[in-house]
Amino acid sequence: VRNMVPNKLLTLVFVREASRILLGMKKKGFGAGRWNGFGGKVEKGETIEEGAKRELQEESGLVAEQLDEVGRLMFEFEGDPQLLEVHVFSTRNYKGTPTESDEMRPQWYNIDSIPYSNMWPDDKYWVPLYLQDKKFSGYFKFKGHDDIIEQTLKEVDNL
Ligand SMILES: Nc1nc(SCCc2ccccc2)c2[nH]cnc2n1
Repeated sequence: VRNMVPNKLLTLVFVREASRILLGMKKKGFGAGRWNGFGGKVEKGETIEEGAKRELQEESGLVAEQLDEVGRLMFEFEGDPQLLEVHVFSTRNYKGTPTESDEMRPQWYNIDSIPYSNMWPDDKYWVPLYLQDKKFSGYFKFKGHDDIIEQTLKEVDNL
């Protein structure tokens, strides 16, 4: 199909405790200046989950003992044929203490005061589902990096 390129596989990991969530301030590159989970590209020869675990450790210093897949998000940016396919994971079972990296500055947030105004604009739609332990699947089409021009989001029983 015209201009079809394979989706770019990305990961996103949230570290969760009873009443707080670990976010990272992205210091450079894609999404710089926004709080987000930890993640990035899946490399050749690793599974998506292995990639998620690797990025978490590289960006936060934490080693996830168990990762659970909680969501799948597709992002399209108007004018760019490359779709981002983001696999979202959660861990409540990890080792280490959050450590700043050259990519990310980690900070704990109470789940009642998540800084949505300083996150990607789609997050305010699906992070609440994650916090209710729901699994979700969504699609968001952007114009630039700030405006959502199309979106779909549903809870799913299985990913
Ligand atoms: N929360 C969120 N995250 C992303 S990209 C996440 C994956 C990623 C990509 C590159 C470096 C690190 C992490 C988004 N894109 C559009 N809306 C979005 N929302």
